[in-house]
Amino acid sequence: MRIRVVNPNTTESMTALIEANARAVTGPGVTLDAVTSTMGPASIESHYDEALAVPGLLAAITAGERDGADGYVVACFGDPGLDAARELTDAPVIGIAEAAMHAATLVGRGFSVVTTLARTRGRAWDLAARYTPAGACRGVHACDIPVLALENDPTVRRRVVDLARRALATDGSDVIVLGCAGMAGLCAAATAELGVPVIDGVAAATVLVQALLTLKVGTSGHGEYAPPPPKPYIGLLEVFNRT
Ligand SMILES: O=C(O)C[C@H]1NC(=O)NC1=O
Repeated sequence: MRIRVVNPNTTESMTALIEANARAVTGPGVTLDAVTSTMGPASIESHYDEALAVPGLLAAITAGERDGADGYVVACFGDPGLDAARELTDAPVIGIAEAAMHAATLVGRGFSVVTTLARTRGRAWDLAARYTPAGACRGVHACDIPVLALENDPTVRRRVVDLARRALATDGSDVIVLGCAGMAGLCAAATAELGVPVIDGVAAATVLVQALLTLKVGTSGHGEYAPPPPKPYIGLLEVFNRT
C-alpha cells in the first residue's frame, strides 16, 4: 500500500518532521512519501491561512491520484480541505485532528487538546464537535508558540508538557491530543512525563489509513463525496479545471 502524507503548508522542514513521525508507524508492505504543498501559507494559523492552504492540498491529492497513492493523510491540525479532498479520490483521506481525536475517545473518557496559537482553539473545538461525542473534548489550550517556532525553540517541550499537565488537572481529562503536526516529535517524551496517553495526529492518521486499507475500505463516491460536478474555474484557479 502507498500512503501519501500531505503537509498543506509550504514549509519543507516541517514536512521532514511529519514524514519521520509517519514513517515510524508504517507497517510491512507500506511505502510512504510526504509532500509539501507547492502553493499557500508557510504555516496555517488562521482561517485565512486555512482557506489559502486548500488549493495546494487539492493539487497534492490530484498528483497523488496520478502517482497511484492508495491513501492520504492531511497533516495539519485544522484538517483543511478534508471533505474536498475526499471528492477527488476513492482512497481513504484522514485528517490528523480527526485521527487523534477519534483515537483519544478509544483510550479515555475525556481529552484535552494542546495547540499553538489561542486563535486556533475555536477550530479545534469545531472539529471535536464534528468528530467526537459531546463532552469528550474537555478543553483546548494554547501554548502561544507560533507553528514555525516549534522547530527551533528549546523551551517548546517544557511549555507543552507543563500546559498539558495543567490541562489534565483543570479539565478533568485523561488523554492529551497534540494540536499541531509540528508537535509530533514531542509525543513519546510527553507520554513518559505525563503518564497518560498523548496522541500525535500524524502517527494516528497514518495508522488509521493503513487500517482502512487493510479493511479494504476507502472513500465512498456514492453520495456527498462523489466527484465534483464539472464546471469552469477561471482566474488563478483555472488550473483546477477537471476536464
Ligand atoms: O493549527 C495549528 O496551529 C497547527 C497547524 N498549522 C500548521 O501549519 N500545521 C498544523 O498542524
